[in-house]
Amino acid sequence: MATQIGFFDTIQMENLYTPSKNHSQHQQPGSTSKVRVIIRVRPFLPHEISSKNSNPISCISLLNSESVPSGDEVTVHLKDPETSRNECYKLDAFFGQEDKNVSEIFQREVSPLIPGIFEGYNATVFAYGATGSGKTYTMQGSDELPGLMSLSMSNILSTCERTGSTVSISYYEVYLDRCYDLLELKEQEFLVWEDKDGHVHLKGLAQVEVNSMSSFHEIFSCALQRRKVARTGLNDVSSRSHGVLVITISTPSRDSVGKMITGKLNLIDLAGNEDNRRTCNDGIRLQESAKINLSLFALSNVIYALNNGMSRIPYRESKLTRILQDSLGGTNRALMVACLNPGEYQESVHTVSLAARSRHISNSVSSAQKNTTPMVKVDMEAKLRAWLESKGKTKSAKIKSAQRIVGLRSPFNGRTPSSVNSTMKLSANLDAKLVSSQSISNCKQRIPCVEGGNLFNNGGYVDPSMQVSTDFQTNVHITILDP
Ligand SMILES: Nc1ncnc2c1ncn2[C@@H]1O[C@H](COP(=O)(O)OP(=O)(O)OP(=O)(O)O)[C@@H](O)[C@H]1O
Repeated sequence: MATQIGFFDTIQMENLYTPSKNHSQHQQPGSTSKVRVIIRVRPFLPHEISSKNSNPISCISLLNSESVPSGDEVTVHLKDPETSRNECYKLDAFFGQEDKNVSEIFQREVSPLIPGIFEGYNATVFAYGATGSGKTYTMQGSDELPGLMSLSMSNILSTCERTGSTVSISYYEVYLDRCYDLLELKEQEFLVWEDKDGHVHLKGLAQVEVNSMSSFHEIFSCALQRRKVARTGLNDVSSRSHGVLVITISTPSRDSVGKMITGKLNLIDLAGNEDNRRTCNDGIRLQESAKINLSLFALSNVIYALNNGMSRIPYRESKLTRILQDSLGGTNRALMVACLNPGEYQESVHTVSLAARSRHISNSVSSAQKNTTPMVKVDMEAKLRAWLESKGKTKSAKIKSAQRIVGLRSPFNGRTPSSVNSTMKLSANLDAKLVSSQSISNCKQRIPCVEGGNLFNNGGYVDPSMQVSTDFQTNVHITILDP
């Protein structure tokens, strides 16, 4: 039986797990950055207004709002209108119900993170809160009101025009504590692993180059359809998974000709805490809910451990804490958007108390300055030739296939010499055989497809180095025969 590995996948894997040695070699002296925590309160929804006789009372308000100089911390007051219990918490910023769209949150909170990504810093923005509190609305948004994901992408693309950077995206979900690539047409799980320096890598996650907002929307809206959502007792369209959009930017280094600096922005729409007495979940919905709650419990344990200076931080308790490892107590800048439903006192206390504890977490931010050398065409050809010769074969057909791969302008970024090496090693170790994907029946599964188009189409641009311009469609694969 043959196992198939797409050429793009092998390249991609290496790109995402940057060798730790390189990372530390290029690391700049770090500076400390606290996790920034902001509150967003959504408005009452029509059915909530009618159930309260058109007079719902918000349990959330801002104390001394007039006297708060912008940039300073704010005090959020939570009061239960029924029992008059109340609590106060200090946080970094507050966006109330009257803030109808997220563009102000973007301008004030997210856009300041973006220049750093172009300098090789990583950042994470994640929405946290109970089910139905507005996380997806804030992160994903809609066609009419774009969320932080689209606004970030648009800002990044316009900056790229000035800096000559390239942008690519990955999009995945953590469902039932397993990670699935949402750019893949068919459900495909990938692995999360940690290197010896504690950096987390996502093995085999697809990455697609994006050069315009229209291509972003095309790719993203198609991937969104694969994300698991379902109706529950508390939300008609409830996320059943944590969704993560990774925007990777590669910028030519100003200091070193031919080198690239890579930075990443992670935008995370977490699934919400669920009280199953109120959601009335059963069957698979209940299983999903149990996993969501467990992963968020693991997140609170990590935050507790970091706040209390514990020597062991339980990142390994769940996939969610694994992928947030670099953002909580790691090397990323981090922004938490704590989302609240103004009619739910108890769940708001739960969210805000965790949010308030999170803002004491310090990250040692450093620019990874991953100076990746652009692909060297001749290297790969030479290596393949050497390998074939070492096997006593110089089949010209194989060389030609390899040339086609080398000439291919991959939609995935960052083909470094090491990734090339790795691909070749993989091929050599497993006695790889190069074939055209036309002979592979399920090759299309490997291409993140959009209706009526190929995601890898880069707007008609043809790299002069391409040997065969139709290689986007040809999509050469490596087939590895099981021993
Ligand atoms: N700022 C807002 N203005 C108007 N409507 C909002 C706002 N935020 C959220 N909503 C509405 O509230 C409902 C719940 O929002 P959303 O689905 O974003 O919640 P969620 O926190 O992502 O929930 P879950 O965790 O279940 O996925 C949706 O109908 C959404 O349209």
